[in-house]
Parts: sequence; structure tokens; C-alpha cells
Amino acid sequence: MSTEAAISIQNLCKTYAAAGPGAVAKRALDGVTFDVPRGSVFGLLGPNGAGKSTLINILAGLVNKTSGTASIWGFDIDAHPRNAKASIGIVNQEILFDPFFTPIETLEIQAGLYGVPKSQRRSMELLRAVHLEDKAKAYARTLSGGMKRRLMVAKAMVHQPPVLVLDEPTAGVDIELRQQLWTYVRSLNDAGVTVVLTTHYLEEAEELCDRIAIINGGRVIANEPTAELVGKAQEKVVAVTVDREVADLPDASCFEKIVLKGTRTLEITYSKDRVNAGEVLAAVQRDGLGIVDVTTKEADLEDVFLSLTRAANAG
Ligand SMILES: Nc1ncnc2c1ncn2[C@@H]1O[C@H](COP(=O)(O)OP(=O)(O)OP(=O)(O)O)[C@@H](O)[C@H]1O
Repeated sequence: MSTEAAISIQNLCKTYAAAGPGAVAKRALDGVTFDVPRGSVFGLLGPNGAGKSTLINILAGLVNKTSGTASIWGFDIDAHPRNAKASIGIVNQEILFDPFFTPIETLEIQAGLYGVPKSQRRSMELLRAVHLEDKAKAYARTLSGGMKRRLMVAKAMVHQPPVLVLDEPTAGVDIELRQQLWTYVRSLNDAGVTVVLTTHYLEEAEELCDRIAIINGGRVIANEPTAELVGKAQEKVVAVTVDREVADLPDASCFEKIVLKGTRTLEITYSKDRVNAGEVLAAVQRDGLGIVDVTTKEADLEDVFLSLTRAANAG
């Protein structure tokens, strides 16, 4: 176990017992091992049912692991549960707080639960950080969905944990609010907070995370710096605009796919390990077409994610 890690998980397993007669036990985590480096924004990705919530709930002390170890900020969750819990703030998927309390009361109550002395509370500062200062004394039930979500983030930070976990922070959230949340996550990270983010939005992970782990079927199938993971995508797309209308599509045998967009633009999908961009263009020119313009699209995380989970399911 690395003491430098914000979170260190070793060989973590969780089997949910069969819920009743005829039901079967479910192995939700099957030997998960990874470290979250201190100071990073770490993405935890996986399809539905991959085991992400189970993992987070184990860290939060809400689900008992079957075997393996986990530590938060150097504190083993079994040996030092209180210190481990004090080191982490978790924002759940569901919005949970009493609708009759105001945001400032919600934060004060949460600070009380965590035993934060009055002199060390920063409730107003937290509300300011999530742009809810002017709503400090409004009933929580009168807040919009986005405001409630921001209040959840502030609530998770009352005890100033060095690690913040956001479970699907932007599910069902509009683009503007998503941008605001991203900005806030970045500012927390700039201030030294290690952030772990689970998301279905690959674009979000690609934009925010330094490092990404992908879990599938309870196992880690990738754990790499974001740029390296993205670099693994083998398929690239190039759009080639030619100098005349295309009557017949060029021979596609060295491409994965070729589609005509409009009358003069060919969108060609090719595999980096089979051909390079020069060969793609040469193949177009061989057909007597003159090239007027070329644009390439970088492969994104979606491609990597799909090919890795497909490979894991096939294997
Ligand atoms: N309390 C439970 N009892 C039995 N099985 C469970 C329980 N909680 C989760 N599971 C099962 O364990 C597996 C992992 O579930 P988990 O909720 O951790 O996945 P997830 O990656 O968080 O998915 P999602 O993105 O949909 O939240 C699933 O097959 C799920 O059905």
C-alpha cells in the first residue's frame, strides 16, 4: 500500500448475498486494485452495474466489503474507520437533505454531525463557492435541481476533507450547470483537494480527469493517464473534401468505413495500426480526385471505452 496515495484499494471483493430463496449471490467487485494519486482528478468509469457505486459505498462505510483492503489518506477503513471517514467527502447520486432546512442550516447541521467546532465552520464561504450565497436562507425545497446539487457538494465539504468523491455529479444536469460544476471541481482541485469522479459522460472524464480507471463486471480493465488512454483508440476519422463531385466511392479495402457527406466530402474511418493518414490520402488521389481540404477528428474516450469493454466482455 502506498502511503502517498489519496485512496489505495487492494484486491477488493464484494459479493452480495442472495436476497431470497432462488436468488443467487452477486459478485459486484472481483479483486479491484488501484491507487488514486494525491492531488489528482481521478475518473472512475464503467457501464451500468460495473460496481462503481459498490466501491464508493465501501469507502463511505455504507457497504461492508467481503475481502481486500482499502485506505483513505493513509487510514485503513477497518483499522481507522473514523479517520478514514473524516478524510473523505462523498456526493451521492441522489439528492438527500431535509426540504424544510435552509442551505445555511443544512451545512451547519452537517458540520455538527462531523464534529466541526463552530469557530472552524465555513458555511457561508462554502455557499459562496457554489454560488448559493443569496439562497442561504431560502428553504431547500425552493431550490432548483441544479442548486440542490451544488448544495450537496458544499455539504460534502463541510469537514474540509482532502478527498472528495462525486458520484455521477452531472447526471441530468443542463450544460450551463455542468460547466459551473466543472469550474468548481477544478477550483477545489487547484486548492489541493483530490477529486474522484464517477461518470457516464466520457467527455466529462476526458475534460476533467488526469487519470482514468475503467471498471467492468467488477474488475479494473484500464487504469492510465487520460492522454494515454485516449491514445489507445485505434480508429481515426478523416474528412477529405475533393475538387469534384464524387461519382463512385474510392476502393475501401484499406479503410474501416467510407461515407460520402454531401457531394464532395468523404468521411473515412481508418485503423491507425493498419494505415496512416498519408496512405489514406494517397488512396483517394489514386482515384483521380484532387484534395481540397482535410480535417481529422481525434478519437475520444468513447471509442476507447467501447473497445476495452467489448474486449473484456469477449475475453
Ligand atoms: N444490495 C445489493 N444486493 C444485491 N446485488 C446488488 C446490490 N447492490 C448492487 N448489486 C449488484 O451489484 C452489481 C454492481 O452494482 P453497482 O450499483 O455497484 O454498479 P454501478 O457501476 O454503480 O452501476 P450504476 O452506474 O448503474 O450505478 C450490479 O450487478 C448490481 O445489480
